[in-house]
Amino acid sequence: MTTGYLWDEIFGWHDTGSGALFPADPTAGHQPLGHHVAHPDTKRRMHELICVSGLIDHLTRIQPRTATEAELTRVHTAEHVGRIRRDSELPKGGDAGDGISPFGKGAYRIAALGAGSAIAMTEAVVDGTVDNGYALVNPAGHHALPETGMGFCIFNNVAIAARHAQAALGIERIAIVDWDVHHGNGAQAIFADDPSVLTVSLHQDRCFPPNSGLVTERGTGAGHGYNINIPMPVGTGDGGYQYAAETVIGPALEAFAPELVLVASGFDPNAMDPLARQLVTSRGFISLTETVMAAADRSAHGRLVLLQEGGYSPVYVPFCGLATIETLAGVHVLDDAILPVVGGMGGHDLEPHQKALVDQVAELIADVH
Ligand SMILES: O=C(CCC1CCCC1)NO
Ligand SMILES: [Zn+2]
Repeated sequence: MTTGYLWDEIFGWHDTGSGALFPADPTAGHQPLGHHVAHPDTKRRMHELICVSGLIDHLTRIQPRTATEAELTRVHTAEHVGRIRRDSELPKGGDAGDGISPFGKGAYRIAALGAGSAIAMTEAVVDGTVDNGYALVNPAGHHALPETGMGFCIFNNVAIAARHAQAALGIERIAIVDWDVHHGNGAQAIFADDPSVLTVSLHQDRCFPPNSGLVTERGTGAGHGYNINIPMPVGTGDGGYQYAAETVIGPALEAFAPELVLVASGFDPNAMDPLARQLVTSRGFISLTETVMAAADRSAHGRLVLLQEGGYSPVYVPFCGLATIETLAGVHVLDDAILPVVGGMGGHDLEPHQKALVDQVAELIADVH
């Protein structure tokens, strides 16, 4: 198994400002903090663990590249792309669009490199340079809509990769699986009326965006039935995530038979994450990865691309990322050193209310062809 890997040091230079979660504002009580929750150090630490553990020696390095404006505007409006480009030239940068997603001067170059890197990894997988791959890009993208960024996202990397695969790589049917703990609202909206792209989001029920990601959101028009939301109850651990993977994600992808599987890979379901309340450990991410690998093997010649989204625990995201990429590559180099702490906590058994939610969603798979 050859697994591609992509990281660029400039992803570690994405400036998320001096606020903790919101920009510092004494009048509102927002105190400055050395590290914004989305500070790139968490992703840099993941990259460094991949290197120091030796996993990097089992991976094929794929070169990043910058997305062209034409590639960005397959998904985004020219106005949004233009505004990000302009505000990125300001001395203090600007905001992606929702007032809580600050970026520094030069952010356009970083975000366009992230989107272009999603394309580069997808090209490497589709042309057979590698069997599957992981692009550790920053900033995240899965909340971004055609006309605006939001939730720390500027450009929707996974949607841009999907549209590129369709427009330039001869791929028609694509499944996007989003296991970031926050709803994958961006891909859901972008592909809402498009039955050629199945979007599946596994997330904490109504965590972010507010009241988004409900089971009833199924897609529109010709795309009805090709959006599946799995809003897991707060406090779900490995058992609930594994059941969701086996009962919904695997069967939905089997029914859809994609030619390419893209994953919005957020590690913020992790048991130590500050921006959600799930209990997932590296075991849960291994189970999810095995599920999408099996799906890709069944219908996509193994073609599978994972793109980094959220994840805010500098302690645990690196180990969850390591375990995920080990699984992609079929190797094991280092045990999860945090698992002895988080793996023994209560909450990892499948609970009846979690099973009921997943079983309810599983009935929707009948609409997927
Ligand atoms: O990880 C994220 C960012 C979520 C935060 C954005 C504002 C509050 C929660 N999205 O996947
Ligand atoms: Zn997230």
